[in-house]
Amino acid sequence: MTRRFAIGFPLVVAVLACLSLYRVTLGFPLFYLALLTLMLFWVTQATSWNILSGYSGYFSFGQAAYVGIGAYSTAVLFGRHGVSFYLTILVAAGLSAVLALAIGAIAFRLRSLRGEIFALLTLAVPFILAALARINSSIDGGQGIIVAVPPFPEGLGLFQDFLYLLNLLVAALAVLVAYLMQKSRFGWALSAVRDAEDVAEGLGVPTFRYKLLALVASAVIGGVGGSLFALQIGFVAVDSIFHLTVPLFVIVMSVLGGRTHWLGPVVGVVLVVLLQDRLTASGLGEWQLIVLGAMLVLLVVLAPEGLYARLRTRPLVALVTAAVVVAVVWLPGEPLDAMLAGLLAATVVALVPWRRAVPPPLPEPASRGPVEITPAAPVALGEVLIECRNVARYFGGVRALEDVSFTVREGEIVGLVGPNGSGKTTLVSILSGNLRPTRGSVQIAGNDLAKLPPHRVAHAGVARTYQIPRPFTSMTVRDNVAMAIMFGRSPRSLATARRDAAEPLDVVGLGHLAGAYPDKLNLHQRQLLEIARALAADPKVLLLDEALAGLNPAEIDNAVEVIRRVHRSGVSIVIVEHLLRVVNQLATRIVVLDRGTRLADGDPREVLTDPAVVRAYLGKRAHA
Ligand SMILES: Nc1ncnc2c1ncn2[C@@H]1O[C@H](COP(=O)(O)OP(=O)(O)OP(=O)(O)O)[C@@H](O)[C@H]1O
Repeated sequence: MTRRFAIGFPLVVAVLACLSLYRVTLGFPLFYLALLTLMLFWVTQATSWNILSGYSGYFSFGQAAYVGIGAYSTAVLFGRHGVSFYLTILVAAGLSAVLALAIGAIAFRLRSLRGEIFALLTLAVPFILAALARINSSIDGGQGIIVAVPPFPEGLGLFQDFLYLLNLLVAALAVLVAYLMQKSRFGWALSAVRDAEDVAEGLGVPTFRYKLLALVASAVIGGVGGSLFALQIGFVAVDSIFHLTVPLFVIVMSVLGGRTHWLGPVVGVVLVVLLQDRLTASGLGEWQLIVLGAMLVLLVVLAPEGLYARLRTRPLVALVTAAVVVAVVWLPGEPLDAMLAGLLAATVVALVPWRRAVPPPLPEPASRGPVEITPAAPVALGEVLIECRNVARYFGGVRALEDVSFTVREGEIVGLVGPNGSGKTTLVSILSGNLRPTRGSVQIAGNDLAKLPPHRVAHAGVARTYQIPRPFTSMTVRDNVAMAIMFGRSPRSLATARRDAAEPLDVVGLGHLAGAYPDKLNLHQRQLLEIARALAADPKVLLLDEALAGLNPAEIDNAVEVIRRVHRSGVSIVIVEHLLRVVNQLATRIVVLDRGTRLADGDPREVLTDPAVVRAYLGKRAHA
C-alpha cells in the first residue's frame, strides 16, 4: 500500500462519514445525502463488477444476480421472518459466494466458455433467478416483499443517515479490496489473464484459481450491496431487482471511468449519477439513456482506456478547468449543476487531442556490433529432462502427430525441423502443456505431463515462446518479465521480481527498453522479449517456436548469440526453426518431423545429409 493511499483513503472516507455524523451542524441537505447514498450503492456494484470483468477481461452481464440474492436474502429473512438484518447480510454474502463458485467451477474450466460465451452465460443467470423468485411463494411468488426499517443506533440520526453510513462502509471496503487486489500478485495475474490467458498459464499463473477468487470476491461484494439496496428501496420486487439496467449501468460506469484501475468505476459512478440526477431535475429524465449512450460511444472511441486514465495524463489542466467552471456556474446556480459542469469540463479536457505527440525514439543499446556465428561446441549431457513416448495428436481427421518418441537431455540444444505442417508447433504445444496428446505419454523431469495443469508444467521446468510474439500488452517490458519471475519455477515477491527482471533482460540485450511498452518494439525486440520472459520463469528446458521468423540477417545473428547465451546459463533448448544454416550451427542434435512422424533423430551433420531427410525436406527447400 502506498503512503498516499494509506493517508488519502481513510481521510476521504472520514470526510464522507462526517457529512452524515455532523450533518445538522454543517447544514448539509438531506437530499444530497440521499444522492451520495445512491452513488455509494453504485460504487459498490461497479467495483464488484470491475474486480472480475475489468481486471480479468471476463465480461459479465450477471450483476443483477448478486444484487437479487442480496436483496432477497434481506427481504425474505428480515422483511418476512424478522431475522436480524445484520445476519441477513452474512447470508447474502454466503449465498452469492456459493453461486459464484458454481458458475466459476463450470465456466472457468472450459476454454470454450471464454469471451462472449461467458458473457451470455452470466446474462442467463439473473433470468433464471428471477423466474425462481417469481414462481416460488416462499421467496416472492410475484407479490413483492416490504422491508421495514431495522433498529439502528439512535446517535446516528435519521434512517437516511444510517443507510448512508452503511453504504459508505460497504463501498469503502469494496474499493479497498479492489485496490489491494490490483496492487498484489492477484491483480497482476488477472491483468495477464486479460492480455493473454494461455501465455499467463504457461508461465506458471494458476489462472483458474485467480479467476475463481475474483468471481467470488465480486459476487460477495455485489450480494452485500444488494442486501443494503433492499433497505434503500423498502419494497423488493422481481421486476425492480433483476432488471437489465443493473448490469448495463455497472458496465457503463466502469468502462466510462476506466476498468483497469481500482478508481475508474468511482469516477464513472460520480459522472453518471450526477448526470442522471441533473437531467431528471431539469425534466429531461427520458433523455438519460440517450445521453449516457452517446457519452459511452464517444469515450470508447476517443479514450478506450477510460476517463480516469486520461485524467491522469493531464491532472493539473483538468483540475484547474474543472475548478474554474465549478466556480462560475456555482455563483448564480445550483451546486450540483456546477459540479456536473466541472466534471464535464474535465472530461472534455481529458479527451481533447491537444497536439499529436511524436513518440520519443527508443533508447539505443549500450554496445552493438556484428556477431560471428560459430558451430555449437560439444557439451556434456546430463539427466533426461523431457521424454516423449509414442505421442499422437489428432485434430478431428487431421493426424498432426503420429507415434513420435524422442528425448531432451540436460545440456542439449535440440533442433526440431520439418516441412510446413509436419507437426512441430503441435509438439511444442504438447510439451508446454497447452495441448493434450491424443495418445502416448510425456515425462517432464520425472513428472507425468498428463497429471499436470499447464501452470504446473512451468513449475516442472518447461517454458516456451510463441511463433507470433504474445506479450502482455498492458505491461512494460520489465513487468512482462517480472510476471514470469513472480509465478515461475522459483516464485518471488512482486518487488523482488521487478528488481530481478533486469537479469533476463540483460541476457537478451533488452535492458535499455525495460520501461517501454511492447507495442513500441519491433519484431526482433518482441521475439527477444518472448525469450527473456520465458527465461525469467527459470526453466530447465526452453522451447523456442520459430523465434527467428521474419528477422533480417543481422537480427538473426544477434538472436543466435542470445540463444547461445541462454544455453550457456544452463538451460537446455528445443528450437523449432526453418533456417537450417542456423539450426546446423546451434543444435547439438536434430529431430526431423515429416507429416507428423519422426523421420530422423541424431547428430546434425548426419541427419542433414540423410537421403530421406534431403528428399522430404531439403529437396523442396533447395528448389525454393
Ligand atoms: N487447432 C488445430 N485444428 C486443426 N488442425 C490443426 C490445428 N493445429 C494444427 N493443425 C494441423 O496439424 C498439422 C500440423 O500443424 P503444425 O502447426 O503443428 O505444423 P508445423 O510443423 O508447426 O507447421 P509450420 O512450420 O507451418 O508452423 C497441420 O496440418 C495443421 O493444419
